[in-house]
Amino acid sequence: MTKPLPRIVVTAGEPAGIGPDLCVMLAAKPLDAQLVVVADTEMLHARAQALKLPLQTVAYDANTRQPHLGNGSLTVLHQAIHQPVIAGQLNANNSGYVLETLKTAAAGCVQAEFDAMVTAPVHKGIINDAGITFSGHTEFLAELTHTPQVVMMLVSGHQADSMRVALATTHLALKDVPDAITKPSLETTIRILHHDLVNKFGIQNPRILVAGLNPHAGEDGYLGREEIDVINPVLAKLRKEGMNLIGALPADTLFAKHHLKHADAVLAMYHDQGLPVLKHASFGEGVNVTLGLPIIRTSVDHGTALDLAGTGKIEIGSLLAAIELAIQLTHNKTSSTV
Ligand SMILES: NC(=O)c1ccc[n+]([C@@H]2O[C@H](COP(=O)([O-])OP(=O)(O)OC[C@H]3O[C@@H](n4cnc5c(N)ncnc54)[C@H](O)[C@@H]3O)[C@@H](O)[C@H]2O)c1
Ligand SMILES: N[C@H](C(=O)O)[C@H](O)COP(=O)(O)O
Repeated sequence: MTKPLPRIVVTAGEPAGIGPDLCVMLAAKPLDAQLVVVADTEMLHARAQALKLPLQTVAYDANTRQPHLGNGSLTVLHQAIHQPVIAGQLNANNSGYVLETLKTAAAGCVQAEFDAMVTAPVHKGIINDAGITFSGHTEFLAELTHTPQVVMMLVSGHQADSMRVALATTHLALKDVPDAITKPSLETTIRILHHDLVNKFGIQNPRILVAGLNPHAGEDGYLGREEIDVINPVLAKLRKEGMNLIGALPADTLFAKHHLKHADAVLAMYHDQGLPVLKHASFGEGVNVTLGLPIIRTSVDHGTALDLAGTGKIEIGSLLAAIELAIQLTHNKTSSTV
């Protein structure tokens, strides 16, 4: 049976960053999906001109569903930008536009007009400079979709030997991390991770390695008590339900090959405990996926790279991997096997 053609919406992200460049480059990449880019159309043309890349844009029409051929044409859902854009120069007056593109894409996913959303990078600082509290797409999309808790997971590029690293806390100052890891929050995180690995990624009985918070997982309480007081009791409770959870393991050796070989995912306790390892292994090819949302959302593993915007010296691998994972998750959702 032929698979239905997914319709994937791509947000172009911070206009002064490399998001528009990536979207222009996408025009030359064939994909097994219809792509709809949410951005200001003229801004995309200006970036294409700066990059000396060919670009034709076609206005999005919800009544047509055609594959993205990679012939230089891009389907665009126009979102008007507020101020002129200079590549590499942030402008807080365009932050409202950035968030509007996310709202448009998310609303379209909730209404099933789009099958999934893929996000190019935004700049958290400039959105806050505009007076809007914003810590990341992950938290923003949770709020938009009224989802009380979600989980950030990054996946290294290639499926066969894929490393998946999920986080118990996301964009949080390090000093606030210990208090944010409570028994209820950790239990919910593991339930979401386990549920989505089974139901969205098709992994039966996933084996999850859980990191401790402290050096050497607390060294029996001599280097911190979070493992004894919070993490291990939650793992013990969920193991009784049949979950295959290993830990709390010392984070320094958890990522050694012999451990990872038999793991479907790692749960790290905080952003920079888990992500440097994954980005060291696969930066530029990894994918960020938000688990627990009522919609499918993937993203690139890199930021706005303001230093490279408009230069043509960027890699598109992570965006392509994010779109491919979104397509796969869309098929998994409609397939009876996952
Ligand atoms: N998905 C997202 O929206 C996302 C992800 C990560 C960081 N960010 C945000 O991006 C901003 C800048 O973050 P940063 O400087 O820490 O990280 P960054 O990923 O933008 O840059 C890190 C380094 O990698 C290079 N780089 C990044 N993407 C590249 C690409 N596609 N091709 C070639 N080189 C590339 C940059 O030039 C820089 O040297 C911050 O505001 C951060 O919060 C957003
Ligand atoms: N934590 C992400 C990373 O390091 O790649 C990045 O900040 C993006 O997060 P959101 O998807 O929540 O914007």
